[in-house]
Amino acid sequence: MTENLNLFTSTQEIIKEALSKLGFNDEMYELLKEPLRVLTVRIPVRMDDGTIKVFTGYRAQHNDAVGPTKGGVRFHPEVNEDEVKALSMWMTLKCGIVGLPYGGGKGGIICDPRTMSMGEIERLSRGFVRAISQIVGPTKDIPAPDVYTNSQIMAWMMDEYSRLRENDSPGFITGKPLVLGGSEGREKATAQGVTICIEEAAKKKGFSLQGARVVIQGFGNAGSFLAKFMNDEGAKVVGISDAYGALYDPNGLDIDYLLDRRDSFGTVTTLFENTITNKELLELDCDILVPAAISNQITVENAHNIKASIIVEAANGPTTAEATKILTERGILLVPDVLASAGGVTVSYFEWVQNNQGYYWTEEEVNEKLTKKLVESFNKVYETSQSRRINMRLAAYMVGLRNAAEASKFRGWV
Ligand SMILES: NC(=O)C1=CN([C@@H]2O[C@H](COP(=O)(O)OP(=O)(O)OC[C@H]3O[C@@H](n4cnc5c(N)ncnc54)[C@H](O)[C@@H]3O)[C@@H](O)[C@H]2O)C=CC1
Ligand SMILES: O=C(O)CCC(=O)C(=O)O
Repeated sequence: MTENLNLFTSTQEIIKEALSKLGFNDEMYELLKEPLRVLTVRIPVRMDDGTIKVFTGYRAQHNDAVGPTKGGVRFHPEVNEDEVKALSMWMTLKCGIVGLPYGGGKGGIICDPRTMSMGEIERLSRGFVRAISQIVGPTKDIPAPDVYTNSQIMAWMMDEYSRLRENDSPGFITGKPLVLGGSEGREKATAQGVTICIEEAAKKKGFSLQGARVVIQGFGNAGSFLAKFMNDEGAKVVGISDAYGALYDPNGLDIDYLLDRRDSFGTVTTLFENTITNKELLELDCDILVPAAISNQITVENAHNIKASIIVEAANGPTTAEATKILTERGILLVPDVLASAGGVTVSYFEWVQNNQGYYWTEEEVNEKLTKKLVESFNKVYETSQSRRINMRLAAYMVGLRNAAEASKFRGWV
């Protein structure tokens, strides 16, 4: 049997199993097995050389029974419709696990911003907002950053939306710069949530983070802040990577230096001659492995060779279903993406709340609220996994689907 690398169909299988374990009928599965809405858009952009390039983008809205849909926008050459659909379904799960009043949404544009000028990226970002403007808004669907998008892109998108609607609309998008209504702590939030999950997982495994060896794949928003947090906690970050390669030092890498030298796309390894591959990185000897880059990185090909005793998924979809089984059988504690990476959307929710009330919290307040939500969520998923004797991914799906399913039922949709 060949392994299923399609993120959308493999997600459907777990949704089916989770709903059945929760006692919902097939009609509920029919409703939740794919997004309610997927818009495909073509965005013409004038490039700096005067030519017009037409980009393809998507916005998927999985389920809006609980509230408006919420989720990031990805700019990446490998974006495709199935991936965006799966990503929107995972957003429903994340919001359900943490208990946010949202359903899941996600967007993506097939492009490579690393090869584009700032002007081209700005025109593309504004064009995307114009193309999707009918289905998004502060009470409909609220975008945010994801791979290769950042606070500057959120600012352009917010400005475009505000101009279209002819009113200032900070609540249209989250992950904005602070001066435009961004929240303290949003930039670090995903890594902060991953750190909380690592702390909780280490407690369950009975080891201290002091001196623990950590390997992180990806050195962007999620991976780089995580490296810093791990360093600050006294752990030893022995491996990091980006799209071009990986760095390894069994004595611990100089994280402050790497943070100082990385570029805005999370690239740093190109400055070094002695690199290893991403494939080698994942199999390094370590205690904690954090995939924080792209999907389908841990598969049947390498699951048997992973040395870590804890894997915490900062990335969306880094481990296949087959690999999840192998890792669980090997006794590795795998904290799934829909739980581990929920810190980002949690602080995005705080940002939206602050925009709605027009009153802003301190970083300490944000961190305190985030920690409370993530610790509770981790333990809820862990206890479900223990009491039901199922892996943490299936347990997370059970916890995460309940709100969307119950809200759909109360609304009389199923
Ligand atoms: N930024 C956020 O708030 C959240 C991000 N995530 C997930 O975390 C992961 C990373 O996202 P960000 O750090 O925001 O993105 P980013 O754009 O800031 O950084 C991406 C990192 O991944 C690396 N990368 C890209 N392609 C790669 C490849 N083929 N092989 C190895 N590395 C590669 C890049 O070089 C860069 O270091 C993604 O899966 C994203 O969906 C999840 C929740 C929230
Ligand atoms: O901050 C948000 O609203 C969504 C972040 C996101 O796209 C994700 O968690 O994958």
